[in-house]
Amino acid sequence: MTSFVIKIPCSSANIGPGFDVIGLALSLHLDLHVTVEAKPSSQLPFNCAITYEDQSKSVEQISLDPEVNLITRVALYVLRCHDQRAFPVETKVHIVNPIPLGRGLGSSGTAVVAGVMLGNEVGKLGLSKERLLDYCLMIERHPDNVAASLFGGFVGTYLNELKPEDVARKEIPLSEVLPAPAGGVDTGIRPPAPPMAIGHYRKFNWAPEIKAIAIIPNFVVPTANARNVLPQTYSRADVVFNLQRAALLPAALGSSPPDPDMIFLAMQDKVHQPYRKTLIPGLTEILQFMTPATQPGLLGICLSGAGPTILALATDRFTEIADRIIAQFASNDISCQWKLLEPAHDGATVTYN
Ligand SMILES: Nc1ncnc2c1ncn2[C@@H]1O[C@H](COP(=O)(O)OP(=O)(O)OP(=O)(O)O)[C@@H](O)[C@H]1O
Ligand SMILES: N[C@@H](CCO)C(=O)O
Repeated sequence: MTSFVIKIPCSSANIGPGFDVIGLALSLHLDLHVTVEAKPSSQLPFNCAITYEDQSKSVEQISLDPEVNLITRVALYVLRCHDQRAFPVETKVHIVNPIPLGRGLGSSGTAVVAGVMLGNEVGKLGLSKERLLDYCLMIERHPDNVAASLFGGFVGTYLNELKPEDVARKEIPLSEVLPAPAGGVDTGIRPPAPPMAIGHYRKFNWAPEIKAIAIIPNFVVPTANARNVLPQTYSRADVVFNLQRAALLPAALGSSPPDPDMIFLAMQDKVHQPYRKTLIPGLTEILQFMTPATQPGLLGICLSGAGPTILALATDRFTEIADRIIAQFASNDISCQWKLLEPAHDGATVTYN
């Protein structure tokens, strides 16, 4: 028997102006406890049994069918790109998930990273993390969450300009990458492998004094909905506004001691947050009602990923800051939980028992 644990941090994308570019891995981890037994004890679909421990108090039921569950479906995609049609006999995957689903803490990106790591490990494929990022990007096509969860820390990401034939492969519909479940039947179709080097990342410094407060409202905003409210085109003024701040952000968050006014300014955004206010009651007020001048300890506030979670960066007075944001949500009859998190510098790890 082989057994190992895959650990993947959640992430907060954008950090204000870095829409689809900047990501921060955070200290809330999805764990997969995996065992592979050489002898089958029973006939399992695709040789895989899933158990799921929900520590996130999410209402959504996560499927335990390996053809449907996002993590094992992604693992099967990676395996099938390498002519392995199923998991090795007999794979047991126990998922422990404290990451709230659909709240802006990168739960889907974390699950996709978990899937590629799982496929790589059980298939003994020996793929590098750089290559695993290509597989992630065939599924979650913005790199900010998946690169943060895979590599850890505070990252800037970008997609390469691909050759025309590779662009066509990268833009293959998701339904061909992750085909609809076929009711336990192996269709034998080999899925499209990703082009090489679709995306890249660069780690930035993070000042050790800076902690992340995640204020998590009790409702879901699916990322797809939050992307559908964004415009197709932007004014030059709004693009320049974001470029100016995104260029400052890594230096501002990497400098010790942190400069609160510089960080607050560098976390402003005109590309996604203003449009997402239609999905998150009170968002405009929450992003503006306190500043480092009116709240000691505060450095900056932004929407975490596609929301509805709010990310406040701070050096101290964490409870006070969280309580003030929670009170703002409460004025719109929205209740929240909150967590004090730190950057997760290690990214996704595998530990053999
Ligand atoms: N551990 C998991 N196992 C299986 N499916 C998951 C898991 N985590 C997330 N998902 C799927 O991903 C969906 C949430 O993805 P979505 O992109 O909408 O939000 P998010 O990733 O939490 O937020 P954001 O992308 O804004 O940070 C869930 O509804 C669920 O279907
Ligand atoms: N950059 C993505 C992150 C989603 O988690 C967005 O804001 O839509």
